[in-house]
Amino acid sequence: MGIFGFGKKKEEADNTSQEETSAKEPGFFGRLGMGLEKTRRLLNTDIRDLFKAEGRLVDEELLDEIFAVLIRTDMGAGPANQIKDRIQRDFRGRVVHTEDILKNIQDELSNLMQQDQEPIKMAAEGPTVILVVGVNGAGKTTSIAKLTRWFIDQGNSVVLGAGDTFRAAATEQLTIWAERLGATIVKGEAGSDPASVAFRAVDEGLKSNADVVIIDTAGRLQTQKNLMTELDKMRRVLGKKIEEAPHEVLLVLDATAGQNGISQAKGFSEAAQCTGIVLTKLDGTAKGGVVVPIRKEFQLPVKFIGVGEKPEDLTRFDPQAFCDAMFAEG
Ligand SMILES: Nc1nc2c(ncn2[C@@H]2O[C@H](COP(=O)(O)OP(=O)(O)OP(=O)(O)O)[C@@H](O)[C@H]2O)c(=O)[nH]1
Repeated sequence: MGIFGFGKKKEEADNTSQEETSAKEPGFFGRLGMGLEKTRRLLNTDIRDLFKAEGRLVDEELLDEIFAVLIRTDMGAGPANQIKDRIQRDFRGRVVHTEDILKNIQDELSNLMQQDQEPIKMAAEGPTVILVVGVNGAGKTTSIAKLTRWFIDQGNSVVLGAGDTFRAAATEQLTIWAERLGATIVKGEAGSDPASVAFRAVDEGLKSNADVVIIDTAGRLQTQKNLMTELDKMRRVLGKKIEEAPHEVLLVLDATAGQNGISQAKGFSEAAQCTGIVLTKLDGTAKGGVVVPIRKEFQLPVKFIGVGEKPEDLTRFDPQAFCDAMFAEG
């Protein structure tokens, strides 16, 4: 069962508290902690290194050094300045210990990451249809495997639509995951119309009374007009089968792609009418602070984060848990 009841029918989700569900999701904090190891090392170790056992005077020099560490997490100059200003306001001219500063940074960072805790929008009845989009190599197929595992773990049945008919390997990869994870898969011939795969996947979802239908799409750029038209067609076809479908359009973003990756995906996200973000590969980078500019640029909730290559390496994004993991000791 997921925290905040993600992935459950709405009325059930509303009745589930965070404490109740976190306790039932084994290894959640452990996985998150391990996944954020690189960012954690940068923040904890590098900031601790600025201090001596007896503490350090908070002066301009220390503030600049802290700013330099924060910037390396890719949070952007604005947020790093905001954190620096708060340290200055609270501690300037005093001798402080590392823990005081770390606590201060953590509080401000968690403020910067706050967002509405929007769960996956589940259909009131019938299957919930999720379209997964993104640029090439962002981790769409892997994220679909992870989402499948996540939904199945919560007792939902899943149908997958192998809508990336452009890349045969994507269908093969998804087929292997479907078999391993216990999901049904609907696929098409290589090069066939992805909209027809989407249509058949929802049809299968309806016939088999599935809880969730997740549809893969080929990686694309906003500039690739025909691929964007193809995405529109997929949406239209889904809407014909189930009026509100797709209930979610998740944009998969690679956390290691940096600011460039963000601007590349931005226009795309608008064109595809995305409803939320899955941020992948956070384990591969010390730039976990990138969540802050991503939230700001896309104006979309980060719904899930990927912290590894295995199907279990996905957690829902919770700003407080994320910040706790970023600063956990050990
Ligand atoms: N370390 C790590 N690797 C990941 C994560 N998510 C995906 N990957 C890896 O990223 C690579 C690309 O992932 P895919 O899922 O194939 O990406 P895709 O977006 O489907 O790719 P295209 O179909 O080419 O557009 C693979 O080697 C994945 O194992 C993650 O959270 N952490």
